[in-house]
Amino acid sequence: MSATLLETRQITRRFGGLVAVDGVDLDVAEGEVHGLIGPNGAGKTTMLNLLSGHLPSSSGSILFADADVTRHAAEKRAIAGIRRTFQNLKLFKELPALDNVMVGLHASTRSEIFHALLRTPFQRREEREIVERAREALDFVGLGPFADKAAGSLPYGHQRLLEIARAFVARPKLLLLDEPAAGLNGAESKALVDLIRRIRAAGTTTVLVEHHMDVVMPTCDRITVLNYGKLLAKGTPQDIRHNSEVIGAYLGKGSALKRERAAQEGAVHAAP
Ligand SMILES: Nc1ncnc2c1ncn2[C@@H]1O[C@H](COP(=O)(O)OP(=O)(O)OP(=O)(O)O)[C@@H](O)[C@H]1O
Repeated sequence: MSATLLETRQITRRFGGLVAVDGVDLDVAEGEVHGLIGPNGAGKTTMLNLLSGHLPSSSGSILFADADVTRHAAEKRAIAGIRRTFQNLKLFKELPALDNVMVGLHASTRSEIFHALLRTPFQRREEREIVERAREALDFVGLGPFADKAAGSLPYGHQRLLEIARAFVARPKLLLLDEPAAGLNGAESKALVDLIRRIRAAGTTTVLVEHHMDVVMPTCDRITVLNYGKLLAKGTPQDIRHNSEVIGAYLGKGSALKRERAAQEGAVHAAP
């Protein structure tokens, strides 16, 4: 069995009287793709924000690579190897795609930026390496030919891939993807499945928040289900697919899981 890379213990986040994440124990094994699913408002994005350090927790703890990172700021967690994408894309729309990816590699401290401005030979070599690595990341997500295009001029699906390239370029230990399939068409979703598998093969562990079961089910090794901020279930895609509590929590809302089941039934009926 793989080692645990990320662990939350009774992690909780309150917004006034609302408990958005309520005492959740999450375990993510090194090397896996771990799905985080649940109905709208279940607390998935809040959970990602807690993991990345974009929100402080109200109580509970977060262990990453055996270190307690509960009180660490997002920048410190990024340096430790936790990178993320955002549900609402946070690209520099006027800048070329390549520059957007380079941002994922540039140091964030003032002193390092100061040294970069001096442009010593070492700095120039480092800059060439940054460009090279950014190009590799663009190629990896299939956006190599668009390196010089302004991010905002790319089709929406490409912008989603660009956001992943920026998070992945530093080869993080843990990649947090917040609804990467939102707004993608069928072909783009299939390409995303392939990309997530290749990210896994490259050795990066992923936590995937997603409503699209056609992306979650074929990519995830294990899934954690949240409902009203609480842990509802955890298990393999097979376990989750047949868990009556999960089906119940989704079916009432005409949810992704229901659509997926309908599609599967359609496929079964259509089979010769
Ligand atoms: N900054 C905030 N201030 C107040 N309430 C918030 C804040 N962020 C989230 N919430 C509330 O916390 C709950 C969980 O929200 P969250 O966005 O984490 O859910 P989600 O599972 O990601 O939903 P969705 O699938 O719709 O993105 C919701 O009731 C939401 O309104």
